Amino acid sequence: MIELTQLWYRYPDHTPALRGINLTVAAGEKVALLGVNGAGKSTLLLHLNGTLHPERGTVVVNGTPVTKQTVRQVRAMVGLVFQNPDDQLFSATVGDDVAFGPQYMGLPPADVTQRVHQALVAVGMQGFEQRPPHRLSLGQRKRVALATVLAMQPAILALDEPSAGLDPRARRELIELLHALPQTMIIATHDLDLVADLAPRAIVMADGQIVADEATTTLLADQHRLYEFGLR
Ligand SMILES: Nc1ncnc2c1ncn2[C@@H]1O[C@H](COP(=O)(O)OP(=O)(O)OP(=O)(O)O)[C@@H](O)[C@H]1O
Repeated sequence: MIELTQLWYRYPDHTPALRGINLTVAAGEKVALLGVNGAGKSTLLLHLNGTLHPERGTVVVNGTPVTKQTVRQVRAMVGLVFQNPDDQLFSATVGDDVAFGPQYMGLPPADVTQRVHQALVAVGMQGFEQRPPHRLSLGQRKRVALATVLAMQPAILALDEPSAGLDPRARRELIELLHALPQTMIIATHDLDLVADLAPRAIVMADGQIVADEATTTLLADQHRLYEFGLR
């Protein structure tokens, strides 16, 4: 479902962020992406939906190479949820924000309405259609941000720090919600409890490289390596 081959990326200011990433994720897998601040997790996620394009190497999602020409197609397959929901929500109402993706896909209005309803039900935010997103709590805004992506019915979800800033109950609800979703998931996070609950496979990045890729239970049982990777 996701295939990254020899992926290299430097930001325009020449900061190296990805250095030879090779990664394959099968359909239906839920994979955690771990690593200290600046390891390259967000940069990797931004390559999955064509927000960034590699300097060298290839990104293939669901059989489609991610290029400037395929971005529209790729965006319908890969739902990227940013760490900060305020980077994702920009409309006057929750309903308009969730409708944006299906409209961008060119769906007829009746289908858009149905997608909006289904996505808001999935995240437990039905009835909030007319509310301004900026007046919602952080946990609610995070749910709506996820709904904006679910409304496109993507095969892949790329989630950046989905539990950051949530209270314990909102966090628990989010984990249950993500558990129930069938999508292939890649989740960048510092939340090892979420990883233990949700992702059977853990990938650790450091300095733009993958330094571990193994069963989450194996990694979390190894205090020495957790410490070495800066994951306490
Ligand atoms: N827009 C940018 N311009 C220049 N350098 C950037 C930019 N965004 C990120 N970087 C740099 O790229 C490297 C990888 O950053 P990235 O945000 O991918 O790490 P991360 O693992 O997601 O970190 P965090 O856990 O803090 O979110 C870091 O050195 C970072 O400073």
